[in-house]
Amino acid sequence: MDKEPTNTKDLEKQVAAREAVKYIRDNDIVGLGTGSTAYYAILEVAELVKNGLKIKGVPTSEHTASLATSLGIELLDMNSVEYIDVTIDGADEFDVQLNLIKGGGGAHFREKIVASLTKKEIIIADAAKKVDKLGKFKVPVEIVPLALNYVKRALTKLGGTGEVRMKDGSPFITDNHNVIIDADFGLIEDAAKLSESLNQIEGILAHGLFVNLTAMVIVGKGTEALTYTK
Ligand SMILES: O=C[C@H](O)[C@H](O)[C@H](O)COP(=O)(O)O
Repeated sequence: MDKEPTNTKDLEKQVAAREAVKYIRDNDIVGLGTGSTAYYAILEVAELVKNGLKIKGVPTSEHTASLATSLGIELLDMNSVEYIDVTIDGADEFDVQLNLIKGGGGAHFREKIVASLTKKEIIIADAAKKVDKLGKFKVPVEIVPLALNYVKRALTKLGGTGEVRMKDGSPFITDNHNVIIDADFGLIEDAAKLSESLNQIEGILAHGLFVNLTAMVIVGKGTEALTYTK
């Protein structure tokens, strides 16, 4: 990925990232998101650290951990913290309630744990991620492989259709050694209810619906940052 944005979308991601890092204070524990938008936040955090900011990061994926380490950000394991002050992460979709679909990169399990530990979860996005209703982006569902067919049938009962995510001709394997079904539920009328129903299915490690976990969404629109709160 380029350090400097080469198109409008990436510029908007950088604009949102620059606004989001303003919420980080000295000595904070900072959750570091995953994906092409969170990437810009990690670059900004690294720059601040280079200029003297003292923070420790908690990564949401192996990829983010290596990127952050390579940029000189000191990391903590999520098991070693009781809370995280601020997390900056991306999303695949968000609505006005600040509910999200995440997991386009398959990182949503660790992202959800980090979000749950976080006092201020800030989502950064480009303008195209805002939707009236969640669900055009399929809901990533991370599944322990031996429960795959059971979960597939349970998803069908809930009205969700979907296939195992593939990469280079083989099932995509997450950082937690699981597989993902990208489940299509159509436009989602009640994200909280669907989230609860998915939580009940044994064999699902985590799904990509994030309900009531977000404090703020910052969107880059051109060179401006728009902030959404509840
Ligand atoms: O699993 C990936 C994460 O949930 C990402 O934050 C999400 O997919 C958004 O990614 P991007 O910023 O690349 O659109």
